[in-house]
Amino acid sequence: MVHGTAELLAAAVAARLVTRLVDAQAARGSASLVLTGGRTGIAVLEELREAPARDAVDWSRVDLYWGDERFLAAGHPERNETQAREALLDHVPVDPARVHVMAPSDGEFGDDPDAAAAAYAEVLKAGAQPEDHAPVPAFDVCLLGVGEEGHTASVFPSSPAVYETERSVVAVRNCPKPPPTRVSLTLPAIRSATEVWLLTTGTGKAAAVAMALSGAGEVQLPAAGARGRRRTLWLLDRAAAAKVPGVFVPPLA
Ligand SMILES: O=C1O[C@H](COP(=O)(O)O)[C@@H](O)[C@H](O)[C@H]1O
Repeated sequence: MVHGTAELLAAAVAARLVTRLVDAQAARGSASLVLTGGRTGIAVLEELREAPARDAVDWSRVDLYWGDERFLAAGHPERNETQAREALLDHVPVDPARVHVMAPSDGEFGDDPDAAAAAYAEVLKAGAQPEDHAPVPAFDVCLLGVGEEGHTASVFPSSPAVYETERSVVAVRNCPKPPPTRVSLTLPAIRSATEVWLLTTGTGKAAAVAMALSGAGEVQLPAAGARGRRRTLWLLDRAAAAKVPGVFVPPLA
């Protein structure tokens, strides 16, 4: 789906998210959502905060997870958690027990991202239902950003994380994008989601989007390996869609 500008995209994704969460709650009583960091992901949360329709969601019955986290001290402004709280979570009545954060670098696991990753894998396992048939919940929606070089969550091209097939969460070191140490869901964990929504804006991402939609492999372009069990949605602004072959691009929304 292509929207004219990054602002329109953020507003449209916020509206789409309200509908999806309300539908999930109507069907099952609760909903699960994976949050992403990055400019577009946080802009969507800011739009949600301002949208009157946000109150259609019972936020106390939403399980919130993160696709990745910058491994920094609690409250650090660069943590995806800090940004998500400021953008939305501090403004809606979430149940703190259902806000499943990845541990900070000054938390109970100390400065050990492997321990933080292993602990988060246990959190995911505890949230999975028998019908999910996986040690990871079948998240209703997994929001993801995409980097200019094709990373998604904190799975970077040709990095050890992109080859991971067993673990659901890994520590990531020496990231090309700062900060260098992170904790991330792996591609198999992302593929447990019912729906994966890739949020991408700006000309800098156009080549990565075009490659992902033209059959690039996930080692070279991890975002190409981010797929939902039922649906994979690329939600783009016009600039990010600029190099996508015309056959994939419907008229502007
Ligand atoms: O560092 C990160 O970057 C990506 C993409 O961010 P963007 O600002 O280029 O949209 C994001 O998906 C990831 O969650 C975050 O940790």
